[in-house]
Amino acid sequence: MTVTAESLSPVSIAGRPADFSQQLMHDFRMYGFGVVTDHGIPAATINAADAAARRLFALPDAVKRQWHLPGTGGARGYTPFGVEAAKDAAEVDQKEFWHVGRELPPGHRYAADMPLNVWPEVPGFREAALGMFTAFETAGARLLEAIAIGLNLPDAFFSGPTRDGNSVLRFLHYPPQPTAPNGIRSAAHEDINVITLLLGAEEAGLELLNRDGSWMPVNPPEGALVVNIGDMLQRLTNHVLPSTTHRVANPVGPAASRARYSMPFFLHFAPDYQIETLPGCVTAANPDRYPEGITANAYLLQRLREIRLL
Ligand SMILES: O=C(O)CCC(=O)C(=O)O
Ligand SMILES: [Fe+2]
Repeated sequence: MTVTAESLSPVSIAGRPADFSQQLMHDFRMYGFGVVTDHGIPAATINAADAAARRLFALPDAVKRQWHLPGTGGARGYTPFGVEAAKDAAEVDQKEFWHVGRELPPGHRYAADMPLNVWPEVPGFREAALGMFTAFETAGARLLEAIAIGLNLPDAFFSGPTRDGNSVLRFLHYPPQPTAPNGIRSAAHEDINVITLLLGAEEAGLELLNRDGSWMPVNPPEGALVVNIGDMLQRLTNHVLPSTTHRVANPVGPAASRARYSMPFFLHFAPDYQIETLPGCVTAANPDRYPEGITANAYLLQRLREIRLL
């Protein structure tokens, strides 16, 4: 298997979205991924969330399993080792995780599609997780503005479709696997959502599948955000922005004896948003691949079945 030496150059998003849009869009079009610095998420927010996640995963298995809700698609609370498998994968992934969703006011019209959060008995967890959720949303809105500009759409194009969206914050823990260097922590997959914002990926292992079939390490600098395009945005853009296959490989060397803790934020559309190909993404060379629209919620349920979460 080939691994290329290329890697993504970090893009600063300190300025106005119109200023960083072009550079970011280049990487999104080419790789489906971008590495972002100056993302504005406070270090204190990240550290509090990271510490809360570590306290949670350090609890005994039997304690964590009381917050596992089988049959709910793992949408909230705890998912133990051995449940999630990538689409069509034979093996389950070597990971446990916890999902936090949006807190909706009682009686909200999306309540049926967005279950209530479950909270573990870990002091400060709820505050830390919700602080992280909000910070990811703010950064995500800036990124989506840059994407809208890059697609020649109005700057605020995504703000309506993602308002009260079904986004999920995932805390992930992969235990050390010192005897399985080059093994797989998370099998090759694509993300289902609009865009994913990932923190905590500095530890080696995250790789994306290049167009030439080689695996390319993502290697973000300390504190940088990894951003990737999900299936919903790929579908909306008629594959102009690709949802790139990625995986987490078990690192070799000393890192194989370390655990990995990462935090992806899966930014979603509102459940009733109708995903219909953007006319500006259809050309003679790239005809409309999805003449039928689908709601974000119907699409999500279809994909969750494929990854065995439903
Ligand atoms: O752990 C990581 O760095 C990436 C995880 C990932 O790709 C996912 O959960 O979808
Ligand atoms: Fe992923």
